[in-house]
Formats: sequence, C-alpha cells, structure tokens
Amino acid sequence: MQSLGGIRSWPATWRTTTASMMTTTTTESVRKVAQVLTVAGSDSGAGAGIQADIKVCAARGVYCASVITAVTAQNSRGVQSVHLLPPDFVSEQLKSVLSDFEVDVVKTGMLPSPEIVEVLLQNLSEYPVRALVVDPVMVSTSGHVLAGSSILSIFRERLLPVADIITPNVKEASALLGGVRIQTVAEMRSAAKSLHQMGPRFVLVKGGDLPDSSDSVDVYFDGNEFHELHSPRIATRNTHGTGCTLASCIAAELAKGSPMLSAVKVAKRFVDTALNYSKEIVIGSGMQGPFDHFLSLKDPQSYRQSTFKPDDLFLYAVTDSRMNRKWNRSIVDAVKAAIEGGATIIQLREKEAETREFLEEAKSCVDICRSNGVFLLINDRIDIALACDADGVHVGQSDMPVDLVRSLLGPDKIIGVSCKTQEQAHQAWKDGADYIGSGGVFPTNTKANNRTIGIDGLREVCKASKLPVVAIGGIGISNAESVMRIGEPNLKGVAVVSALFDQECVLSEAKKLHKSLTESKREH
Ligand SMILES: Nc1ncnc2c1ncn2[C@@H]1O[C@H](COP(=O)(O)OP(=O)(O)O)[C@@H](O)[C@H]1O
Ligand SMILES: Cc1ncc(COP(=O)(O)O)c(N)n1
Ligand SMILES: [Mg+2]
Repeated sequence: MQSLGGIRSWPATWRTTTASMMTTTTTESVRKVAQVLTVAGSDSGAGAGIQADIKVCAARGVYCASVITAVTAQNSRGVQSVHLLPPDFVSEQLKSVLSDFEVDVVKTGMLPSPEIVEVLLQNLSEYPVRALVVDPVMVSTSGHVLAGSSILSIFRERLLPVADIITPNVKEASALLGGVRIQTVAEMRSAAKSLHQMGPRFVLVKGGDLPDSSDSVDVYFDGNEFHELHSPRIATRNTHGTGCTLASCIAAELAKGSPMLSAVKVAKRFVDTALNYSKEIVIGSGMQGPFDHFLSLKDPQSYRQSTFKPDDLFLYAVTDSRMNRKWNRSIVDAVKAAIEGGATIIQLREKEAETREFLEEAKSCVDICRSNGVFLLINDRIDIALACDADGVHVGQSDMPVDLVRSLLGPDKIIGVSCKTQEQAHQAWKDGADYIGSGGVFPTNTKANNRTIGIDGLREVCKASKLPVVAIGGIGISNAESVMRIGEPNLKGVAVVSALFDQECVLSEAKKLHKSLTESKREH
C-alpha cells in the first residue's frame, strides 16, 4: 500500500522484532511464517476464489487466512447462484484476522459491493499491511457477473490508488477503463499504462482470454517499463481459477519478501506448471474444470492399496546391477523372478546406473511389484523414488537424514534405515523410519569396507529396536536359518543380494530360500 511506502521499503527489522516480541511470552522457540490474507468469494467447486487462494498459498509455503465476501454456488458448468455476506460481517472477519495475525500481504478477489470495498479500506487503514494485491474480479470465465458496475467507481477512486499491484484480465481492464477495446498485445500495453495512471504501483494485464494468440501473454507495467510475460498457451479445459491462482501466488511470493517482478514471474510459472500437469484431469462435466495446485492428484488405481506390515520383510530381495550384468539379465527380469520365487519385498540398489535409464527400469519394476502386491523400495535415491512413485526408500547412515527423507516423501511411504548400533536404531525410530536393516551379519563382498557386526551385534540391535528388523550381510541358503533362530521377536526376515542375484537361476534360489525361512519360522 502506498501509504506505507509500499513493498520496496519493507522494514528490514520487522521479522526479528516480531519474533522477539513473541519470545517474551513463551520459552518455546518461535518460527515466524509468511502470511497472506485473502478477501474473496467462496467457490463451492473449489477451483477459484477462496479455495484456490488457500491451496496456492499452501503449495507455496505461505499461511493463508480467509475473509469471505460472498458465497457462490458454482461448478465446472458455471455460477448458479451468489449470496453476498453483510458488509458488517465481512468487517468482523477482517478485524478478527487483522487484529490478531501478522498478515504480510492482503490479496483481494471478489469484492461484490461498494459497501464491502468500503469496510475493507476502513480495516486496512486501521491495520496496515505491507502489500495489497488487487485482483479486480468482475465476471467469471463462464460469464457470470460476480461484481457489477456499481463497484467501478470505488475501485477506480479508492481501491486502485492504494494497491501495490492490480491483475485485471482483458475484460476487467476494459471495464475499468470505461469499455476500451483490448484485443491485441499493443492494446494490453496501452491499457496497462492507463490503469497505472489510476494509482496502483504496478499493473499486470492478463491475456489468458486474449483471442487468437498461440502464446499466453501477460503485460506488466511498473510506470516506466513494460515486460511481456510469454508462455505457450496450454490446450485444456481446466483453466477455472487461473486468475485467482496467479494473484494469490504473487501475494505469497511478496509475503516471502520477493520484489514485485520476481513475484509475478514465479506466479506465471506456477500457473503454467499447474495447468500443464492438470491438462488431462477430469473434474466436473462442464466447460471449465479446476486444476491441481499441488501437482499430486492421481488416478485411484495408482495408489498403493495396502499398508506396510513387518512380515513384508520376510524375504527381502536387494538387486545389484553388477550381478545382473554378469548373468546377462535386466533388473526387470531379475525382479520378476525374485517375486515369483517368493520375495516379499524388493529393493533396487543400483549404484552405477545412469539416472535416466534407472528411472525407466524403476518404473517398470513399480508396475510389476504393484501388480503382485509386493512393495518396491529404492536404495538411497530419493529423487528416483519420487519420480517413479516407488513405495519407499532404504537409506544408510551416510545418506540423507531420515527426518528429511520423511518430510520429502510424506507420511505414507516406507522408509528403511541401515543400523549397526542400538543408538542408530533408536534414532531411526525417532526420525520416523518404518523398519531397520541390520548387518553385516556375516562377511560379504557385496559391500566394501562394511563392518561385520555378527549374530551378537544383530541380537543387540534387535533388543533395542522399537522397529521391525531385517538382517542383512552375507546371508544365504546355508545360514538364513541360523540367523532367524536367534529368536528375537522383532527380527522379521532376511535381506539377500548375491544369494539370489549372483546365481544362475534367481527363481529357484528364491524358492529354496523361501522354503528354508518358512521352515525355520515353523520351528518357533
Ligand atoms: N490456456 C492457458 N495456457 C497457459 N496460460 C494460461 C492459459 N489460460 C490462462 N493462462 C494464464 O493464467 C493467468 C490468468 O489469466 P486469465 O485467464 O486471463 O485471468 P482470469 O482467470 O482472471 O480470467 C495468466 O497468467 C494467463 O496468462
Ligand atoms: C468466488 C469466485 N471468485 C473468482 C472467480 C473468478 O475465477 P475465473 O475467472 O477463473 O472463473 C470465480 N469464478 N469465483
Ligand atoms: Mg481465466
């Protein structure tokens, strides 16, 4: 807001001052987060309005409070009905949030009556914020009037002059300028210039609806210079809410401290990425579908159907690219044979593979494992696990820390950790792992310079571990039974590498091992 000197002169000490104020009331450490307040309408279809704003901010790592100005009955076919909230009640909401939270940026969407704009301005003068982003929403993409011409004069005379940036689409820009024609990029530029004269510090005229353009072009004007932001026009019906998304993303970036032009560029890239990711999804039967702000909506079939159980560790097969090469078989064939022979979980451990090639193989293995109801984990490579949507990862003590892996993979993925000591086992549990792998139980040449902990070491780790344990290291048909015979209740199985994959026939070795493990289990 101009009265505050705008976003270019944010006080450098602001954050630290607030944080130290908060520490006086609590001994816990405090973590300040960037905060946006959206003042907008609710969209029952959740593609635009308040719902889009909250999703964008969450996706961009910013907290979003919401003051609702109107409730719409809306879906992918259009807006069926609009119910305005009383201005006094909008004011109550504004006071509740602004008097309590450290709001960095206010973003406005649907402001359906002059009275509502009035209470907004009143509250902003009482509770100033660092920046105001105005998306002058007037007509939905489906053609429904969301804010009529009655708001035009208060927008022009009072709201625009205190805005840091306004983000009209071509129709809104035209309405604000009294109906001028805007059908070309040149006309967008001249509209941006005229709008800038109404007082906002920056203007972005959006060209999503510009006729006959193969690019999607937005025109940015800072009072001196123009920037044209081009991106390829994405062929999709799922563009409902693009305007709200763009404005909220600008607000979120400003709340983090970005300068205006970078905020706008990030926001444009965000819309572009989300549209591209969501171009084929089907939500609703109308002409204007919503898109996926989190790039994570999936087909129900692609979800993992069952949850991890300790007994899944029973016969744990770990692949090795060197061995597969030696025996001239692909990872995919090796995995197929292991599963057919009774492997209960698979880990791809490909230390030398090229990333692109490994990813393709991992994807094929995910398909095979999923269709057989066997989990697939990736050794070490969190990026590959995310990219192929594996069921989880297995990491060692010198790989990425487990709590970080958990935050990257989310709560539903399986995480295993190699542990040689009781302390490591305890830490793995604290950090959110699902199981631990403990070894080397016997000397092995699969892993160089790996300390052997022996059966006794394994027993020690099992005793301390709150997580299920799989034994690893030099285990094969000749000694698997002796390992399982230690009788620790949380020792759930053995992990094998060469016993399966450095053999002529993976299938028959897996079968033999499975049989021997089953027998040793029966004895207990
Ligand atoms: N089909 C599309 N492909 C790529 N970008 C698009 C597309 N449609 C809209 N956009 C972008 O989405 C943002 C919102 O623009 P627009 O749709 O014009 O606003 P509104 O939703 O307010 O009508 C702009 O950055 C615009 O360039
Ligand atoms: C509550 C509400 N606010 C804003 C829009 C504009 O979004 P779009 O232009 O994508 O229809 C909308 N349709 N509904
Ligand atoms: Mg649009």
